[in-house]
Amino acid sequence: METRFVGIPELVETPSVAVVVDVMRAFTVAAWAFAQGAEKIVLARSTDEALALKARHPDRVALKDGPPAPGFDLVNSPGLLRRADLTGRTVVQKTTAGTVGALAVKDASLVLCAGFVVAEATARLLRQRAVERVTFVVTGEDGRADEDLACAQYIAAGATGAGTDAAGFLRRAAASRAATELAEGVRQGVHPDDVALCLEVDRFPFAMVAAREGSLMVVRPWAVPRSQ
Ligand SMILES: O=C(O)[C@H](CS(=O)(=O)O)OP(=O)(O)O
Ligand SMILES: [Mg+2]
Repeated sequence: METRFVGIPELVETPSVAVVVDVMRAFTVAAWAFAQGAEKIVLARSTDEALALKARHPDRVALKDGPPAPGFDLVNSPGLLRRADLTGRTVVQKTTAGTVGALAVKDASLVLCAGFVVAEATARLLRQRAVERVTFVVTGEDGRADEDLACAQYIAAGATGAGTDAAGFLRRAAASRAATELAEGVRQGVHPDDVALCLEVDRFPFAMVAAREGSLMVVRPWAVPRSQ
């Protein structure tokens, strides 16, 4: 399997298969939303679009990063979201990096959204599909966010069969700028457990597939059987 690691600004052409990585915190939050029963997540291009989607469908759960904001139901925090009952709900998510990265590869034939919490399921799906070439989109800091790069490299090692210990990758993520800023209260809409929750390897058994549904980009959980 050929792998490459790019930031969002480097996405000049549509890859065939993309794994969009946002450890802190968009896709850790997405995984928790599914664990809490959400049916699907609509990725919004802007806060205005998120609010418009919510206005059109008031039963949807609107979520954005940053501090709590009028019109939004939740913030982009796994610690704050993990006790919400989202059974059967549609979540609308808008964040700074993760959702932007997934929308940037919306025309790829396969788009997986990932973080450490779904690392092995994501790698397994790539193996099962016998994917030849994967573009890992390192969403944070224009491709330099080490929590996202470390996670992407860990998933790549799993996908290529060169299984490896997660410890070193997790150490890098724990020392990243995002982790430090979340821990020090520089970022807003944060629960004290957020960093630890973002560093839970394989907390969930599913991968997350994003695909176009009409004019929207929609993420759904994807069971990846172990036996195949
Ligand atoms: O919510 C997050 O962690 C970030 C936004 S910020 O860096 O905290 O301002 O968004 P994400 O797209 O999840 O990286
Ligand atoms: Mg991030």
